[in-house]
Amino acid sequence: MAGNNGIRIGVIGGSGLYEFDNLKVIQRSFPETPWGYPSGEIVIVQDPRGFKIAFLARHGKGHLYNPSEIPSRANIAALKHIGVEVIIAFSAVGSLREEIKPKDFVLPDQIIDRTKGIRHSTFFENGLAAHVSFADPFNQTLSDLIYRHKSVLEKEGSTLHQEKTLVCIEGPAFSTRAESKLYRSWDCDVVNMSAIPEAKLAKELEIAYQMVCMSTDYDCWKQGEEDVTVDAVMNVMLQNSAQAKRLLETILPDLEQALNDGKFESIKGNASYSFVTSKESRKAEQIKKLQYVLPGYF
Ligand SMILES: CSC[C@H]1O[C@H](OP(=O)(O)O)[C@H](O)[C@@H]1O
Ligand SMILES: Nc1ncnc2[nH]cnc12
Repeated sequence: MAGNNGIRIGVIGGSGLYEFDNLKVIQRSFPETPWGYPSGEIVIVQDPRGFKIAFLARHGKGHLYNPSEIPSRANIAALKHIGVEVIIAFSAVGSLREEIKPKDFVLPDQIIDRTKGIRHSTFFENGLAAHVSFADPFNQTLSDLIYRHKSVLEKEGSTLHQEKTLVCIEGPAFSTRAESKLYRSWDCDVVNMSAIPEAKLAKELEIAYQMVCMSTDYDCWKQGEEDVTVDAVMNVMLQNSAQAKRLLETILPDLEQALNDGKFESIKGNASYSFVTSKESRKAEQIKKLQYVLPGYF
């Protein structure tokens, strides 16, 4: 499977969202990329109108990987290689705001990176230096498109919040109470462990990327609430995953139309302006790897 298969939409499922069983499975693959194997199989599903979506479970089947161990470069590279232009990435998050209640959904527009530099977070290294803009880590067109369908969630009693700030911690332990309060003082609204490096890598490969966060707990800042536990997260996710699937099904026709109307074309070519290494200094081995994800650039 490589490019031009008509698979333009990728969906990444997070904790508690390991498959999209409401759509018909038409193909499965486990491709080796120049950055190794993805977290699990890439499952191609088809919606009732015949539109194909590539689904990947971030933590693998059976939740194999801790956030720091996720092979994010292979995940994003594999999706890009088969032609994906847009990624909707689901994530279970802790809420740092009273008004973001468990079971609410959030479309963040900013990230504060509190990971510890131990995750591979770039495709550009080893003889090819490049710096993409990360001022806006998420895609506004995609966020607005999803937000237009907020009534699907409201019908079930959940609110969809937009323009919020996500703090991504290293984990795997949850935050201390002092950290949780610090993030609130920094105006962060939600916390997870998986936005970085996924969002950065998608940006490097010119993929329109939006995280759809599902609030599962109040972390540990809120008096009178239980401190977050895996049990609490998974319990809420069990109830929320049907909502996530419904939201995805609802936005698909609009998303297909937006792709056909060229609404995501403006980000194409962005990476080419970010290279700093002169053409003659670029290492052949690195160029070969990058041709897998950015064909036609070198
Ligand atoms: C299972 S609790 C912590 C775990 O949940 C979130 O995962 P994901 O973003 O993949 O839904 C969070 O980022 C942590 O990895
Ligand atoms: N409180 C929390 N902190 C980090 N990641 C989370 N995922 C779900 N809840 C979380």
